[in-house]
Amino acid sequence: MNIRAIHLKETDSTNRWLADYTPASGEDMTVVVADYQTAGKGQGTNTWESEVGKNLLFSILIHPTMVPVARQFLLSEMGAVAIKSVLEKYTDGITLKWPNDVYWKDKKLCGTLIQTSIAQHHIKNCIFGIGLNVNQTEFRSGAPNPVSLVQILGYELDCEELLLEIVEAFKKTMELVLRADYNSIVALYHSALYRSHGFHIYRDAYGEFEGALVEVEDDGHLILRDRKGVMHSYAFKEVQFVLD
Ligand SMILES: O=C(O)CCCC[C@@H]1SC[C@@H]2NC(=O)N[C@@H]21
Repeated sequence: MNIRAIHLKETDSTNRWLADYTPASGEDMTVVVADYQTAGKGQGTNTWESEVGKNLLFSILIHPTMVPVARQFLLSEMGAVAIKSVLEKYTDGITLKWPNDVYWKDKKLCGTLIQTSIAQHHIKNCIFGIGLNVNQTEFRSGAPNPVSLVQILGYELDCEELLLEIVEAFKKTMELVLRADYNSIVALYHSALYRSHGFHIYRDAYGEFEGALVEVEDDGHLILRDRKGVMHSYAFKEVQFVLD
C-alpha cells in the first residue's frame, strides 16, 4: 500500500485540508497530521478544540471504491476498530460508542469524523478524521466527558509513535475491506460496543427510556429494545445515552 504522510504545524481542519487535496497517481492512502487546528470540526455542528501539540489531530484519505454505497458505515466501523486495537494495548476499558466515538470507561477518549464522497454510485473518497486526546489534562467546560491517555496512564505518550501505530492498524483493517471480509469488521465492531449488555437509559425525541442494545444495522442505524419488547431504530443524533 502506497502511503503518503504530511505534517502541518497548523491548519484549519485536517479533514478540510484533505477535501481539497489531489493525491498523486498510485497514492492509496494519505495521512495529514496537524499540531494545531484553528477550526477543527466535530460531529454535526460541533467544533473540536485541542491545545497545540498535545493531542493527535489527523485525517486519513482512502479510496474504497469497492465498498458499496449502502455499506459505507463499514468504513466508520473499520476506523474505530483500528483505533481500539491500538489503544487497548495501553489500557483496559476501551469500547466503541455508537456510532464511532472511542470511549474509556464512561469517558470520551477519541472522536472521529468520516466524510465520504460518492461518484457514479461508488465511494470515491473517504476522509477519516481522528481527534485523540493524548497529553492534554484540562478541557474546556462543556466538552463531552473528555479524558486523555495521560490521565488514564499517568505518563505522557509520544504522539508520533502513536500515529504510526494507528496508521499500521488502519492498514491492517483496510486489508479486510480490500478482501471484502466485511463480516470480520462488523463482528469486531459489535463485540467492542459500549454498554452492549443489559438495559441503560437513553433519551430520544420523546424523552428518557430504558433500552437494551440489539444491534447496529449495516447502514449504521442503532436498534434498541425497550422494556416492553418494542424495537426502536435510530439514525445518528436521534438518540443519546444518559449516563447513569
Ligand atoms: O465530534 C467528534 O467526536 C468528532 C471529532 C473529530 C475531530 C478530528 S481532529 C482531526 C480531524 N479534523 C477535523 O477537523 N476533525 C477531525
